[in-house]
Amino acid sequence: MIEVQHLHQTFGRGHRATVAVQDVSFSVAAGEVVGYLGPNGAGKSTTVKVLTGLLVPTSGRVTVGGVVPWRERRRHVARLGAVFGQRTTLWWDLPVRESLDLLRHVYRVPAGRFRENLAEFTALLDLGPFLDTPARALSLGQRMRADLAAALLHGPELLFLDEPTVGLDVVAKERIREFVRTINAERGVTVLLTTHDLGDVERLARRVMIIDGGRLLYDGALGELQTRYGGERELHAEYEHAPPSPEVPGLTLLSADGPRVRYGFSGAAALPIARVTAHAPVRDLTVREPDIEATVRRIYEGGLLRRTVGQAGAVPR
Ligand SMILES: Nc1ncnc2c1ncn2[C@@H]1O[C@H](COP(=O)(O)OP(=O)(O)OP(=O)(O)O)[C@@H](O)[C@H]1O
Repeated sequence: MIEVQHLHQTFGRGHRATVAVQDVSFSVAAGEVVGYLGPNGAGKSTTVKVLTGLLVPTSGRVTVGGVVPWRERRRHVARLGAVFGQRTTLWWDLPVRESLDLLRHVYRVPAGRFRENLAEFTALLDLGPFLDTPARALSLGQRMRADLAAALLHGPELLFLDEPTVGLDVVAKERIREFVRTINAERGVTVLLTTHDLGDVERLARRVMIIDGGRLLYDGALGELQTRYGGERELHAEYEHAPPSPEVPGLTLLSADGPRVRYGFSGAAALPIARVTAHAPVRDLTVREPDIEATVRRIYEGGLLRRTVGQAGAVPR
């Protein structure tokens, strides 16, 4: 669906030039949901602008469904939808229904298909209560739902989602994620998701790409990222009584508060559990997984992946 080879994007010239994207290559198959992550200024929006045809890259080969986005914009935009959490495609003063109807004309969606799609999205996104409300009067969650419907009315194969849940409460976030899962599963829509919200990624994407300083640092399974770069797993023990020494050979002592002791370990939990239970009588044990948020923070802050750039096999596929 998406093929990107050696994409470079430089803004400006001479010593004031900014290299926004350097030698980025990846491909995305039809029907995939891929999370595209990176700290501010990493090059995510620039990549998306090239993919949507808004920006002609400095160099590199890019095709989306066999089309070069900036060469055949008309044909290209008919096949894609985009939702930007920070702004709306709806007309501010028009009732949602009228905005959607205008978009129907922009995209030349046949009336029958429009009605079908509108009915389906109204049900899935519960648009009914605010179809006659102008965009300016919608809550953020309602506006996002209306924007999702607007982006998908013409039946695109590819959806760009940029911060689709930013600023929403937990329930509203879940509703958006559920909808994205449904249109991916039922309509086979390919989704490229740029976000700072790792909850979105965890719930929606099995594959992540991480970009920083314009370079693609990681492209692979989310689980693999966790195994390779995640912190240690934790074993939380509550002993019957505070042990004379909380130290257990082979485990990292993280904290000890009387009978409650936290250990770090990697790999399977069976041996650490056996060691702790042999150490002193135990009342309770729980295993905690390192969270993805902490892993990604460590990657951004510590340049964990940078060290591997340029080595063969550094970017797992
Ligand atoms: N039109 C432009 N002119 C000059 N520099 C630009 C332009 N657009 C982006 N840049 C620069 O390119 C780099 C990458 O920016 P980009 O917007 O792609 O990052 P991002 O990963 O999307 O960040 P954010 O998460 O903040 O949206 C930044 O250094 C940015 O300042």
